[in-house]
Amino acid sequence: MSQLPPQVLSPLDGRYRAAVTNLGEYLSEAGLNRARVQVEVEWLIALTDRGLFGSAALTDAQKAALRQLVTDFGQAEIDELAELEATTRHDVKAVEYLVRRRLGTLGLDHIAELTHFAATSEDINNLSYALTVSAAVREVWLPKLQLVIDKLRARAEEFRADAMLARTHGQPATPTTLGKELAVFVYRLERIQKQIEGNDYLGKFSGATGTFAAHVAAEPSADWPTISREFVESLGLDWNPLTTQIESHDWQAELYTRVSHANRVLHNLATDIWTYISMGYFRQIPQAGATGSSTMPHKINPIRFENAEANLELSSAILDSLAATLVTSRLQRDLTDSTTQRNIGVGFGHSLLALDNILRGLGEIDVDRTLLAADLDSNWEILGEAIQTVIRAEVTAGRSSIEDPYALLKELTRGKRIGQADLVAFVSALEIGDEAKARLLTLTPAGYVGLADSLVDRLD
Ligand SMILES: O=C(O)C[C@H](Nc1ncnc2c1ncn2[C@@H]1O[C@H](COP(=O)(O)O)[C@@H](O)[C@H]1O)C(=O)O
Repeated sequence: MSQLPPQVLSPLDGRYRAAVTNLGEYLSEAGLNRARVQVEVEWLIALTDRGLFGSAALTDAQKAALRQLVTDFGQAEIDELAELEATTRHDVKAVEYLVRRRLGTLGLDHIAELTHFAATSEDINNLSYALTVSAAVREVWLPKLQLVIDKLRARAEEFRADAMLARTHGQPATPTTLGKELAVFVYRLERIQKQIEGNDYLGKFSGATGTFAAHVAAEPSADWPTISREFVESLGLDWNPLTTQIESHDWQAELYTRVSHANRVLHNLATDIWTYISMGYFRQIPQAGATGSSTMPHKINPIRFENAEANLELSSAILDSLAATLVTSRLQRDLTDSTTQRNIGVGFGHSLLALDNILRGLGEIDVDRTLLAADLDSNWEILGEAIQTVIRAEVTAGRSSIEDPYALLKELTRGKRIGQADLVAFVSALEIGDEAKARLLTLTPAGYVGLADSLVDRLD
């Protein structure tokens, strides 16, 4: 058998790389290790700034040089960490050794023993994940969601007055407008977007079992909880004061549940648009040079929405699993979260890819107004609801004595095809007030959309 050259296993790192590359900046292993270096360096600065253990505060130049380790983190550090970890078999210890080596280069050997001081690996890891996940959400995933919402809102405005037969249960029903149906998704997505924007990013920094035991042993007089809080908050995170060895990951469960919820709303959008395309309400705009079917030359397939549908399912499967499993850790810690959290980027990556496809797909469709109008015009029986409701109002107002208007319209329309002429004749013969009758006689399926158009303004 021939040997293939080494290939990545995940399509996110293969054919979809371009769509998700910005996430890799934060949610890759390199992104995690860069954040670990950042936390180790900032802890060194926090300890020396406080003059703990007789240390002198670092000069601005020394601090800048230390922080440069984070901004310069690149292939050399990635390779060196791999080499160090091959010996330590401990990823966080490898980061500590890397920082210690750099302290030597910078002439800061005298504070080497303050590297990773009183810290357990999770102190470094939990802050690193909070930093990288919050950056990925704020810098990459939310901006892409915003682009989708903006595009969807623009299309909702564009189609706000385009009457469309609704299909509750897949059956002809009271019409709506295409724009109002898209606006519903904008409204739903914006609610979840706000929840995600407001998500907490908690961090703990309290040692091997969350008790500050090593800290107190080394310096009983220091106010370690306050130092810990100030340190966590200096990184832009929320302090978690009470944990086991690990940050409890509840903020992660909340975040992944919300993103998974957004995925499901987007999935609903993708399958609805797919259905509108299949009914001909949306035409797909041919893309120059693109092929639909390899054998049926006439076809344009809705591949953007199909790709999105599948990737949203994959994303939710991963994020749901993360949310479900990360919240438990036996006793004071088990290490299951370590390998699990390495898949956060995979969960977000499939969602980001789906957002990218939905965004493109929304730009490649146009409404077919002729078909929308023809569909409405061949379903006059849907006006049965309007007629029976008007009669009931007339009866209540004392202008009609028709008995059981609902039954009357049911008899006329249920399971039947009724045309305009039938309805006009029926309404003309009704014993109701003149104004109500005139109103009903001008009603058409396309005009029976209530306030659908103006409801789009509710988005503002
Ligand atoms: O500060 C500590 O390390 C305390 C220690 N708990 C640990 N906390 C965090 N990381 C640890 C821990 N133990 C191992 N490792 C290292 O985690 C890595 C796990 O690798 P993988 O399963 O691939 O994600 C892999 O690199 C492991 O070496 C404890 O004994 O409580």
